[in-house]
Amino acid sequence: MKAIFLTGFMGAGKTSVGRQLAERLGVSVVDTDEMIEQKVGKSISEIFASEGESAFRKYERELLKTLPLQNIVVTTGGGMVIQKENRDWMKKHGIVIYLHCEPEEILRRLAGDETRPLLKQHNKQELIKRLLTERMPYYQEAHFIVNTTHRTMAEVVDDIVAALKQHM
Ligand SMILES: Nc1ncnc2c1ncn2[C@@H]1O[C@H](COP(=O)(O)OP(=O)(O)O)[C@@H](O)[C@H]1O
Ligand SMILES: O=C(O)C1=C[C@@H](OP(=O)(O)O)[C@@H](O)[C@H](O)C1
Ligand SMILES: [Mg+2]
Repeated sequence: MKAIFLTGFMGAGKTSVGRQLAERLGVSVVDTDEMIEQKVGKSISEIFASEGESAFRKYERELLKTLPLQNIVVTTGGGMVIQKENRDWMKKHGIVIYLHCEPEEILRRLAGDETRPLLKQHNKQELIKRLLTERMPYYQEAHFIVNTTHRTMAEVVDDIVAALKQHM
């Protein structure tokens, strides 16, 4: 099976759903943020604070090319799609699934979250809407889209498995 790349905004559930999906499919799973944290030896927030966002984007771009391309679920960071090079790589080498979530629900899911440096600002709701709108064309380049709004993680996994069956 080709690599499955889960994309989508912060809070869409990529990391958590990806783990369950991989278990269901009997393949391995990697999270690009976790791999970058391990490689650099700092948390995502620390990387943003000490090296800046562009350094983080470089780590993402470089890491993506080193990942296995068979029998794996790759859960990406929400900004992996910003770089065209990354979108093209994922589309060429794998199956790209965009996990969509409405901004209101993203806000609820991430209300107490302190781990996402891009959302450490006052008007979180406005920021989520603006960033999501800005990135939407990139997310929509996916092979298919699964809506996670008002869906449990188990339902999202079911929907992905169903979509994969149709795709193959
Ligand atoms: N379908 C869902 N329904 C409710 N909560 C969810 C769902 N998917 C994820 N979450 C919760 O939202 C938060 C963000 O999930 P996470 O997997 O880290 O998202 P991402 O990797 O896309 O940023 C976590 O607290 C997770 O438990
Ligand atoms: O959307 C983004 O630009 C980011 C999303 C985060 O990953 P999650 O989508 O898993 O939260 C993480 O990569 C970093 O904080 C930047
Ligand atoms: Mg994640």
